[in-house]
Amino acid sequence: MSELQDLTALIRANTALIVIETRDESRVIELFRQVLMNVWRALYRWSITEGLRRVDFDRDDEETEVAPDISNTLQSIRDADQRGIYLMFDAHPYLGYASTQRQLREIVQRRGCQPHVLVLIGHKVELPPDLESLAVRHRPSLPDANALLKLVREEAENYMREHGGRRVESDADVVKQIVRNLQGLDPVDARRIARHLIFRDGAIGPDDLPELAKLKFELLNRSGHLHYEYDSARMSEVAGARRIKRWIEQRRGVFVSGDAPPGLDPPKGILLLGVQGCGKSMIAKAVAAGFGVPLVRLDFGTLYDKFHGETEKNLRAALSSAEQLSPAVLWIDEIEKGLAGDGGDSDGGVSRRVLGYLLTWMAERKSRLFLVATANQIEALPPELLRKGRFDEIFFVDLPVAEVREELFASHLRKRALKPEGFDLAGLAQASDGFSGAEIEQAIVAAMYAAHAANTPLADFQLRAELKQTRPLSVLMGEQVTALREWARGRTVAAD
Ligand SMILES: Nc1ncnc2c1ncn2[C@@H]1O[C@H](COP(=O)(O)OP(=O)(O)OP(=O)(O)O)[C@@H](O)[C@H]1O
Repeated sequence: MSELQDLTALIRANTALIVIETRDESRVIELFRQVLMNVWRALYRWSITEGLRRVDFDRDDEETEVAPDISNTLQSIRDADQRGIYLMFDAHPYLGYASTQRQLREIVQRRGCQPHVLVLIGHKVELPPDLESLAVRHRPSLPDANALLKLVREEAENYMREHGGRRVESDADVVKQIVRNLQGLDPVDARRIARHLIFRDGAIGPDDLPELAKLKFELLNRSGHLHYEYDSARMSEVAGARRIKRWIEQRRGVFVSGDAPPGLDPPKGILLLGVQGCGKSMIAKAVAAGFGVPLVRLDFGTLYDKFHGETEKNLRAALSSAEQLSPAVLWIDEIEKGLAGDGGDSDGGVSRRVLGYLLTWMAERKSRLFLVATANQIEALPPELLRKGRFDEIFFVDLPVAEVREELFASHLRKRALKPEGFDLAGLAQASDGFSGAEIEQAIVAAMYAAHAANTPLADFQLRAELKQTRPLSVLMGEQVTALREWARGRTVAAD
């Protein structure tokens, strides 16, 4: 059913209270004017600044005699004989008083005669519970690709008009991607973003895509539980992890295009399990960069709320914001922290309900959101999460082998403008057995400081001295690391 048919059906069914969450006020008025072609009613709009005005299509904003305050307005609506549709813009903040609620309820439940229709419109309309139960929420339809393209073109024309006829340089592929990324936004927000992208430099080019991702994130992360990861990494910078790299590369085309070949499902997500400091976070960043989409991180820890039901509500809000950002990569860091492994009721069942919601969401979601979950501790991970089919694959990111440690030395030296050829990489790799990538990086940094303090160029012996002084985590927490590796064998796929 079209939106117009939907609204017409609601009015014909004598629905007396409708809620519409939108910022596009002029579109709502236009829609209701069209509804009047099917069902005749007087149409009014009200706002605290302008009061009540009649706005039927044959009249142009005719002022009424009623004082603009909500109580007078509701009184006059209640007493009006002629059936009307009343579009009430931003009225909900005034509905906190018991007397106003009563007035509104009397209009909605008007006995003995045909009811008026009250339509509460605002960006976010929250109603007291008894009014909510009387209301029908209508979701305005969002602009489709054609409407969005039209809107981008209009803003390009506006730019031209306001800049003495200067044309907007545009890259057709980028325009397509912009249109795809604006989907899911209401027309007011979509236009505001398109206008910003065009007006900031008079062009539509590849540098608009990260800006668009950032603006969309700021707009949609209303729950505040998601973090936009500005930091990026390239797969080529990750030492080792060859299987993950191949796995991602093979699925990149399908994810980017959104079209899975017959018989295949689009890639949905991976779990990276492994020893701390071996590059799991880096891989999450590199997956997003490789797919060419933004990376948003969800910290499970911040979702927890002591009030009943609030944690699940927070998770639902965060996942729904993340879906609206799609195509994107959603990184759930330290997923084990939000999910108790025993599945018991020690926390009032919160983690069990969170797990249940997360599993259902993972199974049912249709959006182009690729999930990368990372975890360090398996004891805390509930077995249901690890069952086949939950993630496309579970990778184990182990401590780097000698060959990968050489790669790590080379790439981190290069990153600091040092030439790897000047170092005994094989010897350093041997001396760093049991070190994680993060620990190798730290050893390089510490050795560089030692060299700087001694006023000498960095040399092998300084690196070796740092390695010797460091007790890596694999030694400090030897038992846990061994247990993790044993557990991973046979249950996960080695990342390298
Ligand atoms: N495989 C790797 N290749 C290149 N650099 C690495 C690698 N592993 C670790 N590093 C370096 O160590 C830093 C920390 O690693 P990262 O945060 O990705 O590890 P992690 O496995 O996510 O650790 P944690 O579980 O503690 O969050 C990285 O930013 C990177 O500089």
